[in-house]
Amino acid sequence: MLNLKQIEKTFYKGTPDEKRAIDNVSLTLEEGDFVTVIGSNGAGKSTLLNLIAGVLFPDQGLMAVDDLNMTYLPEHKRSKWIGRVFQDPMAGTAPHMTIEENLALALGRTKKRGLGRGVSSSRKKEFKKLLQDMNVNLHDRLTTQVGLLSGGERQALSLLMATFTEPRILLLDEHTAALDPARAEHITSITRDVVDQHQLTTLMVTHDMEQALSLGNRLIMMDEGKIIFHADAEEKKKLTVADLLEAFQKARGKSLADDKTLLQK
Ligand SMILES: Nc1ncnc2c1ncn2[C@@H]1O[C@H](COP(=O)(O)OP(=O)(O)OP(=O)(O)O)[C@@H](O)[C@H]1O
Repeated sequence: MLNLKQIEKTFYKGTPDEKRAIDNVSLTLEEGDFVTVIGSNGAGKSTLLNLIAGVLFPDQGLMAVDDLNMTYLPEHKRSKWIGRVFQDPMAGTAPHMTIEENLALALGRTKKRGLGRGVSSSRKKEFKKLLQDMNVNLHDRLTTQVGLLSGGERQALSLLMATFTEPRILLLDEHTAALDPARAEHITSITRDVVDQHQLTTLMVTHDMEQALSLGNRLIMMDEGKIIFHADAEEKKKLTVADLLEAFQKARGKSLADDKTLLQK
């Protein structure tokens, strides 16, 4: 359903700063796949998500969803198929608007015409129920400005906004990394629930190897713009952090032991 074929992306081409961020990457996600993506700093993980979201276009290669070629489709035109949650709790929501207005906007993105800020009473009920189901204590705060919420609450809301419209692809870009461990754990558990509930096809970047192992059915490891390791569903069930470190060492001839970011919890 998501098809990336021989994708290449180089920044500052032809200059001394030239950087090949994505180097001949091919990846296929089947319906309902949940792929976790790990890799060292600068490996190309965020660039990969940006290419899928249409924030960036590749120099070469093809990106398709359901056989629809989206390689050069602008971000706003593919946003109805793609939900995304960022690392920064401030990103992805409108801070000066209320919770219900933000949810109405998210809904509007998937319709041909936006719904605007107005929220009908039946819509309010629907939003309240969705928030109640998430168990984040936001259901009685529909008219609270989003800028007043804590980081964890905003990430929960962002996750809801990115998923309740059932996008074809969900992109999670280190969405728990800026939270304290308890909140990160809570958002991880909500993530598992919403992805299961809607059977979403998901790609999640994380620096937390335990999280990469505990979520999803497949795992890829990137380094220097390439996918250097891939575990399918059966392999992933048996994987340990030690296996991942060994796989990196084997593929790259160097150790990940110095990469504090990748080893952080
Ligand atoms: N917009 C850009 N302009 C120029 N160079 C970029 C841009 N975005 C990314 N890069 C470079 O491309 C390479 C890959 O970056 P990317 O952010 O995709 O890595 P990453 O795996 O997400 O890293 P991290 O884990 O540190 O966030 C890096 O060398 C980065 O400096």
